[in-house]
Amino acid sequence: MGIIEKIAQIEQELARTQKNKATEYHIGLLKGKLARYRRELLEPVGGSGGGGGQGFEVAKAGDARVSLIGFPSVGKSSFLNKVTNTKSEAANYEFTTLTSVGGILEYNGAEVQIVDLPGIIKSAAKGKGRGRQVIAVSRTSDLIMMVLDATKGADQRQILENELESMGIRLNKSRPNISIKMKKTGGIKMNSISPPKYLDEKFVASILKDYKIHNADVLVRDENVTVDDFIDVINEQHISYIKCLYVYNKIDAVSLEECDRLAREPNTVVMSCELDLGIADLKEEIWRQLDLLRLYTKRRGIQPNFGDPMVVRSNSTVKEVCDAIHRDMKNQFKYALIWGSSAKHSPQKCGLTHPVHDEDVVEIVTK
Ligand SMILES: Nc1nc2c(ncn2[C@@H]2O[C@H](COP(=O)(O)OP(=O)(O)OP(=O)(O)O)[C@@H](O)[C@H]2O)c(=O)[nH]1
Ligand SMILES: [K+]
Ligand SMILES: [Mg+2]
Repeated sequence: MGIIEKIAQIEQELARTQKNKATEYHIGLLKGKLARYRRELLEPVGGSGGGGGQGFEVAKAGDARVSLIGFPSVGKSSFLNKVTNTKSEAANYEFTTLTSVGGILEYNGAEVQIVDLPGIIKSAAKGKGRGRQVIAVSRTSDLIMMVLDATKGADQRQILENELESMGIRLNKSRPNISIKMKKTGGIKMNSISPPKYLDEKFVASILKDYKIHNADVLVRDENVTVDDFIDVINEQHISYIKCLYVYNKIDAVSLEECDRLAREPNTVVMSCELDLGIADLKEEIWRQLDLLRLYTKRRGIQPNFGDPMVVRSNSTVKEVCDAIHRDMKNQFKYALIWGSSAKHSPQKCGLTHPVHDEDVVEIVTK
């Protein structure tokens, strides 16, 4: 039996097993197996592959990457054409786009790479269409923009989420607070700050056994972690936690009430590429979700150029600022002078570990 059949078999068994206290254990083991087979499916056979595939992936560019994921003909290419100078063919037939196309959206002095991708269809994760390559590109992005069609059914969002989910992408979720430390002897030990509600040591041990792990210390720091969370942590290298923004396009073709209803879904914005509606708000939301920081670097005695910020990721420190200026900057670094909301007084003299804030002014003093 091939892996796809094995996966189908487990999925069927999961579907017909009633969820209750008595079957909980069995379901957990099935889920563990399912994750293991899916991982095998995604692992490249014979060395090459695993990534976007030959000639498929576009090179990374700009300060952050947003990928456009959606069914065919929802308006992904139309959006790329609207917000960047790159042209990607848009037409009223499905699978117009056959490869990935990158463009740059300039916003608040930052360059955001927007990656247009072929449409994906149900069962993409199992190898239908270009699905697996598309999902592999989305894995490399800072934000997934899920493009949905306002005129289509309510299940489109769920189907796409399931496809991404089964390829190991977790949307708007952070890594579960569990650590697994492999050991040579001693069996499986589980420790926790307060006892987890959905896991116990016996359960954890039998799932690990299926992965041929017989000795490990498991530390659970969050009582709400689930069996699925635990399985994700075992398969850590294959799981990516990525932000997702849901965008309904073609609102020109639905009623005002429907448009209003869609806009109220969580983490959602609505737009019409055709009538140019909602595009400015969407750009602002993308900016907000990317959570980038603009810094103005200056030299001693000279005003910074406020028109040309340096862009770094959120949670950056002076160290990341140095790295962004020059590879060798850290070695010449004496201290930094900072004006702005991260500074206690202006300017504040700071070391490499000082966290910077959006719109800080930074002067690096070298040895
Ligand atoms: N009514 C309406 N039609 C739109 C809108 N945006 C795009 N379209 C139309 O939808 C069709 C598909 O647009 P594309 O941009 O090619 O869609 P896509 O998602 O890139 O499609 P694939 O590359 O085939 O997956 C085209 O005929 C567009 O003119 C919109 O806001 N409203
Ligand atoms: K199309
Ligand atoms: Mg397209």
